[in-house]
Amino acid sequence: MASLYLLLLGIILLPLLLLLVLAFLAWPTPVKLQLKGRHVLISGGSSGIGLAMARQAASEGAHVSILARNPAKLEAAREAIGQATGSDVSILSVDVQDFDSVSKAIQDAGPIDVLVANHGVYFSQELEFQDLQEIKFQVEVNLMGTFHLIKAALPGMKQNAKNTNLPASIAIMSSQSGQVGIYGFGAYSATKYALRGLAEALRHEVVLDNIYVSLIFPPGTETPGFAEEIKRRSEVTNMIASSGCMKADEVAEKALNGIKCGTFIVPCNFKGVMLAIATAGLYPQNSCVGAFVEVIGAGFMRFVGLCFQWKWFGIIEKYHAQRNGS
Ligand SMILES: NC(=O)C1=CN([C@@H]2O[C@H](COP(=O)(O)OP(=O)(O)OC[C@H]3O[C@@H](n4cnc5c(N)ncnc54)[C@H](OP(=O)(O)O)[C@@H]3O)[C@@H](O)[C@H]2O)C=CC1
Ligand SMILES: CCCCCCCCCCCCCCCC(=O)[C@@H](N)CO
Repeated sequence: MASLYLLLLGIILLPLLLLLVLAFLAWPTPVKLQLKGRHVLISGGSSGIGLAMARQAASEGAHVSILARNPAKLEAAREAIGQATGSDVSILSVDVQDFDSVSKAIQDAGPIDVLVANHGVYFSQELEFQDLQEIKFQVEVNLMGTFHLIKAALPGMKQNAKNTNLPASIAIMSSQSGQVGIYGFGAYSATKYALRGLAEALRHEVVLDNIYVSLIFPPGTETPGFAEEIKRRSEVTNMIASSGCMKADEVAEKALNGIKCGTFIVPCNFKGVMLAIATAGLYPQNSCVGAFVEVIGAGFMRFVGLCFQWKWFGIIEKYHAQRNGS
């Protein structure tokens, strides 16, 4: 009987103790960052996820600037957001590959509270067949473009956070392709994995400036860019990556919620939560409950991850056999 009590005590006490330790380790604690009246600048804000974020931020009373290349698409987005929210967004027609233009546009846009580096390009193809040009283009836009934006905005954001004494945020749009590499996404995945390293290091560098960093990991999402990308997908890529598509508005809502809480890792659906646990590594974590789930779930999610890999290798094998058979 006594040992039963001891066992029960252990089952209840040990997790509580762990939670207590994690409450101490999870730092800095979640923040409340309100968008109302703040300046939110979103790259790639003229289409898809960026456009949905721009619309939602505007409807929460933020002053929104959207940055992208095509002026006609920017103008159309401005019109659409104006009609939906009554808010007048500023538009910046810039290619993120060109640092000088990015820098100038950011200067002109004025102090930024929330920077969302969301722009991105993606083309799936086996590495063996993908043009070097297309590989470089994805690196230049997704990775270098993000460096350009952050480099251009950071000094002003630091100063602004100091002046306003309000929390600020830099959000970076990764992808589930930045958590697991799959068939056909070699180049794209590399750019999205790279953003993780950047975000983790940046988190250290701005933590004392009251600037939060969020890294967002959407699954396949219904957007104009996605509609183009799937046309070119190989069958294998399609079978592995077709894990439930989200709507741009749903992803935007998850992303903005993450930003408003200062969450570092922002998954967008259930598989995303599993991926976040499986790949938690040394991510900073500001929620003790989140940390608890990661510590407890790590081993099990490793197992689930291996099950997925087993399934994926099976798909590749089957496809290979079919191709060689026909
Ligand atoms: N849709 C999906 O399935 C997923 C998307 N993501 C990521 O989310 C982000 C947005 O994707 P999504 O909404 O689908 O994309 P879209 O293709 O619908 O929109 C991309 C946006 O980025 C802008 N953009 C592209 N290249 C540049 C450039 N060189 N300089 C400035 N702006 C640029 C585009 O405008 P313009 O062409 O006028 O420059 C457009 O506003 C990307 O980073 C993507 O990798 C992540 C996971 C899944
Ligand atoms: C441990 C549990 C594991 C759970 C497995 C989850 C399955 C992951 C599938 C990855 C799909 C990646 C889609 C990205 C699409 C994208 O980024 C677009 N831009 C391109 O289409």
